[in-house]
Amino acid sequence: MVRLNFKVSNVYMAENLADDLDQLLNAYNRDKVFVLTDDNSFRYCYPRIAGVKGIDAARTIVIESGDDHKHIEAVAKVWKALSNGGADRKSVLINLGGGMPTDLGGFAAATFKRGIRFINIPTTLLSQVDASVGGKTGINFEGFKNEIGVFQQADAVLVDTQFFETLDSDNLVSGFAEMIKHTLIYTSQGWNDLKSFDILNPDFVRLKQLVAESISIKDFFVEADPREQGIRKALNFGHTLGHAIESFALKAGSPMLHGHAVAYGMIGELYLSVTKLGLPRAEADAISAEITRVYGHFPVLAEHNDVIFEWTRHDKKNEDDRINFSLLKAIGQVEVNVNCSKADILDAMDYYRSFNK
Ligand SMILES: NC(=O)c1ccc[n+]([C@@H]2O[C@H](COP(=O)([O-])OP(=O)(O)OC[C@H]3O[C@@H](n4cnc5c(N)ncnc54)[C@H](O)[C@@H]3O)[C@@H](O)[C@H]2O)c1
Ligand SMILES: O=C(O)C(=O)C[C@@H](O)[C@H](O)[C@H](O)COP(=O)(O)O
Ligand SMILES: [Zn+2]
Repeated sequence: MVRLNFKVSNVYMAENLADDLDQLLNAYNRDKVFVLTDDNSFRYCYPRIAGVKGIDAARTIVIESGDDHKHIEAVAKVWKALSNGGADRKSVLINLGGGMPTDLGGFAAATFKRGIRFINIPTTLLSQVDASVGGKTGINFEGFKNEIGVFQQADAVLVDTQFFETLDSDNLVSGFAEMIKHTLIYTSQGWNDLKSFDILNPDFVRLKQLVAESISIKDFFVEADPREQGIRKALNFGHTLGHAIESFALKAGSPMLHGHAVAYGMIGELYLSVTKLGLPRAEADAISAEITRVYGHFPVLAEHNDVIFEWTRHDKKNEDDRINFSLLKAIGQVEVNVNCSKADILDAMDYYRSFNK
């Protein structure tokens, strides 16, 4: 395995998953190893690590898949399994799956006996480039995304793009949205490269390189500000409206993948970048058209404006009842804590709707 040269996140690109995991676990002063999966990662991904010394089927914890199961009851199931299995401070939890199990498992590990170590083995594109790295752990609560959680870095993150062999196209496309976000906040050249990559018909060799580059961008912001006091908020570009649309869709009974919600949120926030920070309108239009080509359009009617606005009022970046966005001054130049009024936000939703073609 190859260790990426980061200070805060301990990320390895796998060369032979089972051998690499064996090597990682051997280096630990540890006792029991527990593995958390969801239904799908148990079926498709667990067999690839089942034979590793120290991995024992009896200590595998399987939760239901999907973001609607990223809740406190599932955390309680993990805590119970750790407790019944005799986990102690020398135990290690391996979170094997997408961002749902890595967020939830990280939170369960960080809180069990005030914290045991955990290793993330991310199995979706989204979790490899984003969710498994950087230490944000947590669960949804009362419909609000990641409302409960703690910052706790994984002890190690082991990335293997071979997991994409069983991942469906929708989930690849979802993860690609966070890669788009990373390039837009960091580098105009990166955006030029990424927009010519066809995620609907991917070249997996090239994708592996892009994954490593995208993780590096995430790490750049995490390292600068691990607990999101300032510049890390850049990683939330697209998320104020994105999380509002995601929560709205879930409540309306049409749950959507997180990356799709972020893609739609980026369209609205590109518009706010134009009106608040002077991003050229032609650039916002071109990026929004490209996003719409890949992600289609999820309808949010004008009559739902107030509901969307209400969700944005719960965003974690808000302060003193002001709604703060992370927006673009230019492609590759991000500004955080940009305050937007209700009228600004409703205009952004009108712009979002104008892409419903
Ligand atoms: N902590 C962070 O910094 C951060 C960053 C971005 C997103 N997130 C969170 O991550 C979650 C989204 O992550 P996600 O998109 O990975 O979703 P996910 O974990 O729900 O996985 C998506 C689907 O793919 C399945 N799956 C996973 N790996 C597979 C594989 N290799 N083959 C076949 N199926 C597989 C899962 O079972 C699930 O059905 C959201 O909860 C989001 O809020 C967190
Ligand atoms: O790592 C970060 O910081 C991010 O904001 C990454 C986001 O892609 C991710 O969706 C994160 O979970 C959002 O966090 P939240 O604090 O807005 O809940
Ligand atoms: Zn996200």
